[in-house]
Amino acid sequence: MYCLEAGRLEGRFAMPPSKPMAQRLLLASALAEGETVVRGVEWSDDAVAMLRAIQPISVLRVRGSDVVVSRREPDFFRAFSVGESGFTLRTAVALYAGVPGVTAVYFGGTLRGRPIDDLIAVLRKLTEVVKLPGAVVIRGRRLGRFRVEVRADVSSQYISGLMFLAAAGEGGVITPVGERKSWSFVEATADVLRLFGAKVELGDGVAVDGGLRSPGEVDVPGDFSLASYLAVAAVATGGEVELTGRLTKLDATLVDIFRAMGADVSYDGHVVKARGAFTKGVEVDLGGNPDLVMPVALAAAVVDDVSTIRGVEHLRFKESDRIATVADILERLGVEVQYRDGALHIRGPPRRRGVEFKTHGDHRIGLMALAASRIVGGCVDDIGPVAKSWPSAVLYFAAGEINK
Ligand SMILES: O=C(O)C1=C[C@@H](OP(=O)(O)O)[C@@H](O)[C@H](O)C1
Ligand SMILES: C=C(OP(=O)(O)O)C(=O)O
Repeated sequence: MYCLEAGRLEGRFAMPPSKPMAQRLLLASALAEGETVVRGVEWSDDAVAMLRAIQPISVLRVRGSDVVVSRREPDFFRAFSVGESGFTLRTAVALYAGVPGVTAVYFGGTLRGRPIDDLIAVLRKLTEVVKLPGAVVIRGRRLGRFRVEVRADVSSQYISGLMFLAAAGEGGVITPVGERKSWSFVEATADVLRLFGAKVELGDGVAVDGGLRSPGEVDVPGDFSLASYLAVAAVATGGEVELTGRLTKLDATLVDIFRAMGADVSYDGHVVKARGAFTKGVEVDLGGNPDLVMPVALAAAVVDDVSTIRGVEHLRFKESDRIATVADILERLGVEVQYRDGALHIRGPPRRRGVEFKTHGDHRIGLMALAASRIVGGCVDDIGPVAKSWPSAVLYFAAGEINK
């Protein structure tokens, strides 16, 4: 058990680098002509997973938190593990379908129970793919321009993976089928591919034409989906934090949501400042970015009002079934929570102190539990999963003291 006393959280902290943007920038760099310097990568398990995935097609040089990436003639046989990174698994499996040779992509832990079959079924129309327990083996071949349909209501990473496959080859058109979940991540993929010179159109279909070229040096922006747990803990404990870093489009909406909940939150292009108090419930649809559900749910938990977070159906496909595990954290706090019709209905405030929380093997649930522990006093059973996205988080939560 890792225990924290309740108390004001204050200080100035650097946001961790954006995990989704770091992964996309590294992958695009490995496919691009010319050398790219990706600046400011945190050595999270998922960032390292992406480095392992691109190693067979690129030369990598590491200088502190910067990675210098250049494309090379691909190895014919490649085998690597993506650990528990869903994005790396789905993009690597798709991408290597278009690289002549044979690839074994191993995966483990919580990723063993997460969906991949719909993507494999689509790739089997293009080449041979075998799913083994704990690995996917792909025979890659040079593909012409392709046209496929893929489910959009399970994981947007199927679409992102196929977009990288198209960009690395002769292009392609991907038609999303069903409700478009986590769509902001498809837009993030489009933005990164465009930065590397691809043509991407997001309409009824997703049309990608590649020929990627390095933009030179790129800075990884900040990750407010992660750093926001510090903001929630600060606001909920009467403290104040400054979180330095550039927001991505993915997370910017969180500033508006916290404001709508009464908190005093500002962003000037460099720093997010958060203080005041959460005073009002909120009604919001987070189907476009499910990673924001956990910080919003925790903010909602401290308010004596009803909040409704819609569009959360696909949270059950994450590192844990997050519909159940978010509810578990809230119930342990003594907060009322119900899941109905794809929405979480939450009514605070917490009625318990000195709570024991469970991480359920999930980094974002671990972060939610750390922040909740800081708010009401409590213990977290396992902080190991936090290293998936933000290993240094635990130092930040240990105390404002580290910052003095
Ligand atoms: O593309 C990405 O980088 C991600 C997409 C989302 O997953 P789904 O598209 O599977 O919902 C998100 O939850 C995940 O943390 C990162
Ligand atoms: C679901 C996540 O990532 P991935 O799908 O890449 O494992 C996450 O970071 O919460």
